[in-house]
Amino acid sequence: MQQRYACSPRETAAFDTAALREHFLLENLFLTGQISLVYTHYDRMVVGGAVPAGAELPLPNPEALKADYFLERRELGILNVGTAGYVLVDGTRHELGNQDCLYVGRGAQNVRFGGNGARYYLLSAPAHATHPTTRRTQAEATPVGMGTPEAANQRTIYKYIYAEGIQSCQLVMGLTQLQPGNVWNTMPAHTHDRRMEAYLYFHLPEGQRVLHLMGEPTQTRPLWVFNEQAILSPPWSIHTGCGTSAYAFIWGMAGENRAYTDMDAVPLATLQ
Ligand SMILES: O=C(O)C(=O)C[C@H](O)C(=O)CO
Ligand SMILES: [Zn+2]
Repeated sequence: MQQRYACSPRETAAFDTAALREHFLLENLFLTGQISLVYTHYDRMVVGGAVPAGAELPLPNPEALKADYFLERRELGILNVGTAGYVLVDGTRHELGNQDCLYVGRGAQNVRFGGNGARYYLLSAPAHATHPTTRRTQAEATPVGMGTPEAANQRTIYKYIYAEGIQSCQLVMGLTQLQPGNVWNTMPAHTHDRRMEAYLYFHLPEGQRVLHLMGEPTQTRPLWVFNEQAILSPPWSIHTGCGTSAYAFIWGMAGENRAYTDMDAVPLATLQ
């Protein structure tokens, strides 16, 4: 399991392109037949990908966790960005279609990923209590429309794990799909110093890219992102992006609270 240490706003403002990418871009989460995990020091969120490709993949127990098993002190959110598959949690099989979500509560000892064509995005945060393992399909994640075509940011937000949805200790997770012809996400931008955030960009057509913007509102920095790459967004950073076409992304957070609307808006005129 790779490690990513936390960076301060001041040091981040001095990073060149290579350093920005080294600290904040996760490039290779989806490797065929493997589970890839990155341990971040932002709220100790683990970000990962699992691509079973026909053979069942067990969730490993990396040495860095110093645990008897991965979910001994953790909770896990799983979102399938591939074709239909299943996840076995202590022997119980949960079917997960494209863009369905499964929350696995603390204490589950044996988690296995299955399905040929399934591609699972994983977020795991430390947990102090056990909440029930719960599935929420995309159809159950009430869609909320945001943005306008005039601002090129018309999009649909699906919330899965949050204060009014699947219960968790601190994990929050959902998905945003841009409408065709729209390119901006999370604009106007915001911060939430109470929670870190991670973005996984996906459904980006072949040859297209997203220009993700991060940093303090007055010190913004760009990162060019490919399909199925993820970005770590520190609590003090904005997180927004503009694509060369429409795309989707999974957002996930951990930290002080699970209130989706608890954001600090950044007035457009103040961005630099
Ligand atoms: O399109 C958006 O706007 C988002 O999806 C915003 C994220 O959900 C977010 O940043 C939550 O804090
Ligand atoms: Zn946010």
